Amino acid sequence: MAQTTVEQFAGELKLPTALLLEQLKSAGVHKTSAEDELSEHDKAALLDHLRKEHGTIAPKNKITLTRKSSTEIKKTDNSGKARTIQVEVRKKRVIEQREDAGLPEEEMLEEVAVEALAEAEEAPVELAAPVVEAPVEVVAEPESVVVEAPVAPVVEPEPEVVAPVEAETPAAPEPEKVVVRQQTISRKDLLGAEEIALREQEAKRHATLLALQAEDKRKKEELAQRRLDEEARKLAEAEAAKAKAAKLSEGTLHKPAVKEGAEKPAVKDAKKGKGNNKEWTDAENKKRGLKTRGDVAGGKAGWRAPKGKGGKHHDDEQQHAFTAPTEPLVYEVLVPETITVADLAHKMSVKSGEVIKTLMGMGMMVTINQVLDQETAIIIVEEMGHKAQAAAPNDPDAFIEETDHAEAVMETRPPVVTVMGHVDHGKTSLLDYIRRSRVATGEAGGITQHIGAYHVETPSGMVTFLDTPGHEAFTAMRARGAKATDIVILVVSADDGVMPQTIEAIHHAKAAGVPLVVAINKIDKPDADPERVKMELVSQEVVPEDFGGDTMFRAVSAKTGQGIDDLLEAVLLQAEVLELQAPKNTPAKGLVIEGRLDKGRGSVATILVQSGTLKRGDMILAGTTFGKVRAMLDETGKDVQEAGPSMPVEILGLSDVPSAGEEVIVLNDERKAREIALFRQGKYRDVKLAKQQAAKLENMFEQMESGEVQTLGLIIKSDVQGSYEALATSLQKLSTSEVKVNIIHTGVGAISESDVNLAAASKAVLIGFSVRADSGARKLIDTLGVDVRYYNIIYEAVDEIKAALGGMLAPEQKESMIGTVEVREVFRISKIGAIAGCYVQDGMIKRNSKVRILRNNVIVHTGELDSLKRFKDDVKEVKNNFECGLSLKGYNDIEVGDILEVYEMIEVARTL
Ligand SMILES: Nc1nc2c(ncn2[C@@H]2O[C@H](COP(=O)(O)OP(=O)(O)OP(=O)(O)O)[C@@H](O)[C@H]2O)c(=O)[nH]1
Repeated sequence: MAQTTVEQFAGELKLPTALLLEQLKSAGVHKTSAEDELSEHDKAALLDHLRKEHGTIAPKNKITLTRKSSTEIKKTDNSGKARTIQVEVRKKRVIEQREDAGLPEEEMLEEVAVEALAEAEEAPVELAAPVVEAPVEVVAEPESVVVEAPVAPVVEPEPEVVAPVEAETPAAPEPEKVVVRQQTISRKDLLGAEEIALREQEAKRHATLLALQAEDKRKKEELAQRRLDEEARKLAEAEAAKAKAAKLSEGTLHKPAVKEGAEKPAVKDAKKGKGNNKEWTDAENKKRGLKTRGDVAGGKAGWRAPKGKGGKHHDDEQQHAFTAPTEPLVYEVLVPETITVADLAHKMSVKSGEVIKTLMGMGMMVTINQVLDQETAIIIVEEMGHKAQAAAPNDPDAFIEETDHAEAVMETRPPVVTVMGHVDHGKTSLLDYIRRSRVATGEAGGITQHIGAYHVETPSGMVTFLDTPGHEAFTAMRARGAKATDIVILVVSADDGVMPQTIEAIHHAKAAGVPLVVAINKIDKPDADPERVKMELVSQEVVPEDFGGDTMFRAVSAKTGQGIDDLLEAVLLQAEVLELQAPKNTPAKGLVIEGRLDKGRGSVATILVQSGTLKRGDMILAGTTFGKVRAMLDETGKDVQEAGPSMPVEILGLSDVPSAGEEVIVLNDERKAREIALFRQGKYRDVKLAKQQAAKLENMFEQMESGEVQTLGLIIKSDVQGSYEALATSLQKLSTSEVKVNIIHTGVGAISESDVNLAAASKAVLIGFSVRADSGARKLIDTLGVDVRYYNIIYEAVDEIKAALGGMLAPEQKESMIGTVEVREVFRISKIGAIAGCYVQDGMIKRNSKVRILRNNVIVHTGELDSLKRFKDDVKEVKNNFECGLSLKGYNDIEVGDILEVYEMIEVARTL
């Protein structure tokens, strides 16, 4: 720079040269003449001096003041690193004093807000427009990324004033870094200034500047935050659009950032008890922003960068949370012995075509109505991913689901009554009297036919009577698993009193859990003694109400009809106590009371409807028979269209004669009914065998262990009363905490059919002490498979029962029937012998089975198989409905039509 002379400088300053010389002199710059040259150093020294003088000497009308301040800003860069940036703000102020003014007229300040830092990509920062008189230099250190922030320059009316100032500013170190030189100076000339006022002013400005800087910093952060928020919001919106009902789980990284106005942080703040401190919130947000960022991209995009990465993941999460379950439903399918393709498909909730397809895949071409066997059906069910369960062979519920009506309305139903009592005590007379007096009154000749059951109307309601008096029939039905009776009327002759069959009847009723109503009959007889009868019954634990018991006693005469209404009243009262109910609006279920073959009408069955309503035209399944109800008659032979609960009716139309005690169900599908009936016929033997297992003493321990049995029922028959009493007492003492010995019935004499039935019905073991079963009972024992044991010495009986209860019975070999085989052809081959071409009717035959040959139900041979073949191949076993060829060891007299009973020897607990 060219040096100026004192005179020139004075000219520039518009000061008299002499004054300038004087000032220079006082500033220590020795200049004597106007021609002396002034160096920059001299000028600076003059300025310094003037500054120091502070008005004490105010030779000059223009003073330039400089000051600098530095602040630190902590900022995060794009890479996420926190950096500390030193910001130094240098300010200059030039104060001019007009020559004609001794005092400063006015001071105009203009300040330039300093934008210390701006991220490279950032738009020009908004700046406040602080007042500053002089240019302000901002140096950012150590970070050198400083960008010039354009500031609209204010009109500068007196550029000449600026010039010297500019001339003086070189003193400020020219930043080697990028320097923002923001110049906006507007001015009005000031005329001098009082130094103190200036300082105050300066202090104020400094404070203002600091405030501005803080404000800027805050704004900047706010802006950055706003941006983050905005982006987060956009992302959240995009995600929300994808999964509408999405509810973002709280506190996840994907939680949308707070919107402007920051409701959520406010809540958060409130929760944390920090109030709505914006700064704090911002800091929090910033922190969170940093955390979520993860800097995987390392660039500007930051946490947004891996576009789709996080987002996708997030989407996935949402999909998991809100899409419908795609897991296929697995049904547990109860597969009956036979089932059609359509029904099987229905049970699995798939289209029939699916089942057909699966079957085709397994090499079976079937139609929709094709009946599949259980084994195939189970394979199909498993193949299609469901669980199959073989239905119990005789479980009607497995076949008939449509009868389970959810909307079934329970209604009170009339009681079903059985009359029991000792021989000749007047059971038939009582039933006849009731029927005569109540049924079909007005009809010529009264009852026209006997149908096994009838119902009577009384002023208090309807009562249904089973017209097969005696406990034998009652128990026989029970032995078949049927429970028809609600109430038992025990008829005791007033002149005869309690007799053995009276006691039996009591035992049978008690074993069945059916309440008694006692009818003391023949009270018309002169030697009738009802009180004695009462006393005798009390000793049998049948206690009348007037003795504090719960059994109703009524004195009646079946001959005169005396007390009969009272008896019916008592029965209805007892029924009320029992709260008998059944649905009426469902397909009927009931019991066969009796069946017979009528010459002209075919199979005729008396059916007791137990629930629902039986209608004419219904397809019914009754045990092993089935058919459509062609005609329905009541006890008077009158046609009826329908019968509700507790109504007995006679029906025509069954394919065969059903047995008493068989269950009747309405099945509105003839094919299904036929299949089940046929199936049951085939399985009858198995069912029977299964039943036989129930009451065996040798099974006792296992049943106890499996929790099936807690009581051992015993029926004891003996030669004399003393023996059974002694035996009963000893056996009862065997009761333990796990099993109770329950003597169901004791009696003198041979074991009768009634005893066998009671044993079967009560799952009891029969003991014959010095007695044997009569012929009828023997047959029934075989049929029902009741366990009968004979003893002659009491301790033997006690020891054995004790051993049975402890599972100590020694094992023994016993037959177990596994199938029946019919001989259809016999080939006699010399050297080899007889080869039978057979058909397995039932169960199966095994190579190592034992066989018993029955010819016209008489055993003609018992032995073993020699060979078993299917076509030409030796096989281990052949199942039912298959043909086979077999030969017997040492037996060649086999004939066409022979039945082979196939059995195995199994080891069971010892029996007698
Ligand atoms: N005096 C009188 N005799 C009666 C009364 N009830 C029944 N009898 C008679 O007692 C006898 C036997 O009557 P039934 O009705 O056959 O007796 P039951 O109990 O059915 O006899 P079984 O069928 O053999 O078991 C008959 O001669 C009846 O006339 C009655 O209330 N008073």
